[in-house]
Amino acid sequence: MSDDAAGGAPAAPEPAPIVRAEGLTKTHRGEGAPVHAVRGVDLTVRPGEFVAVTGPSGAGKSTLLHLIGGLQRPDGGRLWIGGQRVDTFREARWAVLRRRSIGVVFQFFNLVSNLTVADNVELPALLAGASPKAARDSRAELLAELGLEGRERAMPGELSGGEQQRVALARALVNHPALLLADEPAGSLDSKGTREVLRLLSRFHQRGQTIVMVTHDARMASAADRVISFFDGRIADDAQLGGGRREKPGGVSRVLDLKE
Ligand SMILES: Nc1ncnc2c1ncn2[C@@H]1O[C@H](COP(=O)(O)OP(=O)(O)OP(=O)(O)O)[C@@H](O)[C@H]1O
Repeated sequence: MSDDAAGGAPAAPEPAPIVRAEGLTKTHRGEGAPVHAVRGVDLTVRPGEFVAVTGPSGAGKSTLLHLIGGLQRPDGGRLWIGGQRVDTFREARWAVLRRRSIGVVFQFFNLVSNLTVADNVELPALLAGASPKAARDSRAELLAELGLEGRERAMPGELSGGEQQRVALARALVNHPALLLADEPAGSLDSKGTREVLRLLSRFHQRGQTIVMVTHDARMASAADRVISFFDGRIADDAQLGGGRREKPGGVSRVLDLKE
């Protein structure tokens, strides 16, 4: 009997997962023997989750993250972002999707070295169609939030590693992406920088940001609410770290609103 027939309120529909992968496969084919980096991965990430992907070097963690962000193409399997099938997308459609809905931070920040901090953060907003004023306002808000007020006119090379990673975070978050992907975001930082990145990721997560983070660092992983152990291209373990799933309306509606 349904809830309705029983007289109770109908169950709320499950929000679409932010990420859903089925049988995702990627083999790198270079000079030598092919490397089966991702071997048939099934994965669902729900709105508001903070998922850490850990595992030994070469396990395929970064490749998996790159597939989810459309930075590499799978050879097989299917992938949905916010309910939309994306593994068939060509680069131009991926670029639009990433701009609007997926923020990415890398170990080595990847800031544009000849643009100021302010321009690095505003650029993705402008590319996504924000007005110059809206881009400036979002940039100012984020830089203040990330403790970078007063550094707007600095060039990336004048900043510490920790500061550069905070600018990279601001750039990744400026379009309020439904999904934040982070590949070893503290991998090149000292312990102070690591703590800072961890604190900021946790804060954004508390506000509903969905995050998938690749990390070697057990302390980083322990900030997540779900830890996936990746081994030899497959998910070896998938553990919830208590606290359950968190859902915040912003993340859900944003991802369901994906339009091109
Ligand atoms: N572009 C590429 N061409 C060829 N082989 C690749 C390429 N990218 C990754 N690989 C290989 O695929 C395997 C998985 O690499 P990947 O970087 O995804 O692993 P990882 O778990 O993230 O490792 P690490 O923690 O060391 O970064 C490794 O054997 C790696 O050498």
